[in-house]
Amino acid sequence: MRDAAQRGQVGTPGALAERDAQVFRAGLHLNRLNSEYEDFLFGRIDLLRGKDGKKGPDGAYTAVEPAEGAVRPDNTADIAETLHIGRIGVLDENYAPLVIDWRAPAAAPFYRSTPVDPGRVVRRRVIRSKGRRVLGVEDDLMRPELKASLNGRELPVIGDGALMAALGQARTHTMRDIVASIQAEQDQVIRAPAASVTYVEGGPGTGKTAVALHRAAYLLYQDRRRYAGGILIVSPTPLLVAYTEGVLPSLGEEGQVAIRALGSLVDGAEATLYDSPSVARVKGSYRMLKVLRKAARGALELNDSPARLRVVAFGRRLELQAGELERIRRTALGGTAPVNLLRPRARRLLLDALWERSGAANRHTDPELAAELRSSFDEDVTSEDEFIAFLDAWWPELTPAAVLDAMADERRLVRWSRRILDQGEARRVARSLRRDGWSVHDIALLDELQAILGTPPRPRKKREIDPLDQLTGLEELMPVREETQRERAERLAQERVEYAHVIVDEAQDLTPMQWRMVGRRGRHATWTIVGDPAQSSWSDPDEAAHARDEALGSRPRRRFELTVNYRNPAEIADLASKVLALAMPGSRAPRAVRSTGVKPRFAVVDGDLGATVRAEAARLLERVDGTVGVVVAMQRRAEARRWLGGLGDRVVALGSLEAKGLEYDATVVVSPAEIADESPAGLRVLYVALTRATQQLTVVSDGRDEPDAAGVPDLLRD
Ligand SMILES: Nc1ncnc2c1ncn2[C@@H]1O[C@H](COP(=O)(O)OP(=O)(O)OP(=O)(O)O)[C@@H](O)[C@H]1O
Repeated sequence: MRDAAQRGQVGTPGALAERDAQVFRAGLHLNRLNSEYEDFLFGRIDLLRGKDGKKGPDGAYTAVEPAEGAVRPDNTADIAETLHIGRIGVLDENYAPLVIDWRAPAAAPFYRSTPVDPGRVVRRRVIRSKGRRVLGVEDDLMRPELKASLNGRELPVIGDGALMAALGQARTHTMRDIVASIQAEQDQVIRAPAASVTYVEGGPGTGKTAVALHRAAYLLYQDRRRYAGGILIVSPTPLLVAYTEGVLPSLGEEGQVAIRALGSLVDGAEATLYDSPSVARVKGSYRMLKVLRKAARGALELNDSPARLRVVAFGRRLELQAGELERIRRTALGGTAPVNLLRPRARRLLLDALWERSGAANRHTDPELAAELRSSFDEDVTSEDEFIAFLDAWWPELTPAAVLDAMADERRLVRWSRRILDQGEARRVARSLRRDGWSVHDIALLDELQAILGTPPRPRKKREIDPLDQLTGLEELMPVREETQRERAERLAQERVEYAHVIVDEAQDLTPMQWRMVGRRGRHATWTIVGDPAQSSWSDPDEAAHARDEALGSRPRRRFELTVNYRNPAEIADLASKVLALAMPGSRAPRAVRSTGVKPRFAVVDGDLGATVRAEAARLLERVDGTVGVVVAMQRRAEARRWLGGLGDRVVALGSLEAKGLEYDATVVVSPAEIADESPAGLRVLYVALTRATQQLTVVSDGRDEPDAAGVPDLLRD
């Protein structure tokens, strides 16, 4: 490569450019190979001879099914092909595949093959390594009945299977990729075509988040030109963003995908607060759309909007009174155009009214002369300082933040929301807007207001001319170049708001207003939506589904269901299913793949709630190697953090809504009844809380949980 880069002459200028491009590409590839990937090579499949001898672009045979006679009548067979699967593809000096990229078609049998439908795969091997050291090997036999040999020797089998090994590992505060053990039903979602909408439902722990992240990596592999920098993953909380952020870099896709929490989707505004369930219910609902439209128009009258306009034109004093101004404002606001873009229209209407008032309209019958007179009248008025100052005060350029601030006034909001919200609702919303900072639900309102208000075009700034440029004559060229660069910057900024593919995680939680916000970012996008209605914390799932359908438009949908719970052992999944039956009668819980033999523990508060929770958390810290999560009702978050002080950073306290999507080796769920009573969706939120543990669960109850003699709270009894 160095030799190629240093060669000064390679024939034509075209060849030189091509050489540069190739050296650049090779450099990128080398960089990726040199970066330390944990588990760079993680898989191997040993395959039977295929039906035909065709090879794909990655150099592997393409046949999915074995050739006739590949398995002999006495159930013996020879391994005809061995493929190694890794994070990125590597070819040998003859362009034969040394390592196949996990996303390449030839790698699909590694994920798709199952004992029920093995295809050509005999043995699937997962290799765990660190740097150059192999730490362990786990084999799965796809055809356990077969005696297969490789180069005349029997194929050895090691370990209990990769999936079980991966699931049993202790958890840290960041998610790991699952590239070595993706299961067949998950692989179907990851490799589904990008077009239109891919819709995935599955219960807790079925790998929806993991699948969504791997799908982003797969789409980048399929069409890098289209998707690099153009994929948005929307996550419900900053905690889940932080938890999942490392997965794509571990797959070699650093910085290509934007993962944003719902509270950080609007540039320049970051949610730091939560609303009470009753306020969240109002702010998230469609009803807010009407309220915001009214508020955006009403906010024009704030800031001591002037009550009359006085100007001097053609030597005469002209005046418009409050009533007239009000009529003009109403006419200007007619229709649904963005409020900030209506200012020129309002200005014209003001000038019309002043012109009328001046009586000059009847001075000329000749239309040309009349038009000339009118234009000099307009010029006269609009150059007057009074007129300019009046317009700025009477039709100010509004920002979304200013309108939300205006809504913080209770009397005003009651007026703007008449017949839409009841007075109690309006008061509570106004009060919540007086706090210092934005809530998650405010962010969607800010985004909606931006659409309602619009951004007026900015006048172009003149570039200062450098005297040196004038001397060299460069000034002739510079403005042109600068202009196109600026336009390009604006276009890029615009494109960044709209994405080519939008992935929505925990989609069941988006409120109607949040769907509108996310929809604006993917108007021309293809979509992947993953969620579980049984975990929805939104009180009106039908309203949210309607908003989702509106955001997606008429795009056709491809539906998938994930049915296996990889997170919870059966003992925990069984307990959680009791709450599922109450929260969503008739819905099916996913099947847990493993069992630990450790039953959930029930502790009853004896006196001090905090002391009991702390003791239970400390007990679990001794029993698991990884993390412990303590889930409490939202209002107890601060208190719970104090309870756990000094126990170290393996343990965290979480509000029920913050637990979404996260997992811990062990969890303490504090007062199921309190969590269930918190909001109309409380039972579904409790279902989320109970399904976070990978090893052990302790439920702490107090009086309101009505525990029985064994400490089992009422909500968790049969
Ligand atoms: N094929 C797999 N191999 C190894 N681990 C897996 C596999 N699929 C899922 N997991 C693990 O199972 C756990 C649950 O996955 P994930 O968080 O993606 O589930 P989810 O469906 O999003 O859950 P929830 O709805 O509760 O948020 C994670 O630890 C994930 O790494």
